[in-house]
Amino acid sequence: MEENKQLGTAVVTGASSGLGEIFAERLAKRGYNLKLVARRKDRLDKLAAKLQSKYSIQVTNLVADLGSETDLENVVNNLKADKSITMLINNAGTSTLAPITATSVAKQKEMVDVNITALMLLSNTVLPHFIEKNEGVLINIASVLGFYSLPVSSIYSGTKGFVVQYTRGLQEELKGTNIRVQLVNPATTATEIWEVGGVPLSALDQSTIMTAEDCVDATLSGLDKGELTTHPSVNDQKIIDAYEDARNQLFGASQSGRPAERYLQN
Ligand SMILES: NC(=O)C1=CN([C@@H]2O[C@H](COP(=O)(O)OP(=O)(O)OC[C@H]3O[C@@H](n4cnc5c(N)ncnc54)[C@H](OP(=O)(O)O)[C@@H]3O)[C@@H](O)[C@H]2O)C=CC1
Ligand SMILES: N[C@@H](C=O)C(=O)O
Repeated sequence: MEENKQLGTAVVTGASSGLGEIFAERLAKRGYNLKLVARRKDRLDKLAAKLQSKYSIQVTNLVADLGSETDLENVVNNLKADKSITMLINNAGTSTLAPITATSVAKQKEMVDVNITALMLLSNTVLPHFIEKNEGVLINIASVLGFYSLPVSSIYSGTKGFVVQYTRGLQEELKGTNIRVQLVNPATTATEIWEVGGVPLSALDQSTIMTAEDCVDATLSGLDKGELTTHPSVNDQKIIDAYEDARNQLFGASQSGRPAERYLQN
């Protein structure tokens, strides 16, 4: 228990299945107390009971629909009052993979509410406390679809693009502090989100699918190495570096203050 007190409490959203469930297990193993958030109470209760007995940690469940303004406000207020929080993993997410004309307004809003609004408000809730203590860890789960769009992912990719840029902005804001902000861009991983999104995993090229365990372990390895951005399934570091360089170069080149020459002809 002494160790738990030191590590504090890790909040994991979307802990009732997939990556979130594995994050909860791995952090319990490391000795964190946990606060788990999701809608499915039965799953959270089962997981909490298992982790408490296996790792002698404390687990609190917050059953909440992060797409509901009232539930989100309750979670925000709960986290605001909890000074033991040392880590937040914004993992909860939802996806509908379909053209916009085949996506109901309710599903479009749900993606924005859960993937963007909840992630932003929960981050903004814990960060002042982290800043005050000059320590803490924030992990935001984006996606490869945060920097790439498919004909069926306009809205999902848009929400994950927000996560990418918002998280990069926080990294800039918190540069030079002891607060760690990690951006994670998983690719296809075997979880329930694919059924939820309307594309069964069986429809995909099986060689592209990672296990949830591998994805979480790679993410935590990236965290331990001090990475700002983790691409769990990208083997070639040179590709990641070239992408970052190109991004920085393009931004630099945009600051010329005049039209590019190709627009000045004739
Ligand atoms: N699997 C993949 O291929 C990839 C996944 N990701 C991202 O990883 C993250 C985890 O998803 P993954 O594990 O794959 O999928 P799962 O569907 O297994 O898990 C999603 C989790 O989010 C929770 N959640 C969804 N909607 C809400 C809501 N309205 N309120 C509260 N909790 C909610 C679910 O809990 P409950 O239903 O009980 O509320 C569940 O625990 C997501 O952000 C996803 O976008 C990124 C790239 C690839
Ligand atoms: N979660 C997946 C799509 O639904 C992804 O981000 O690739």
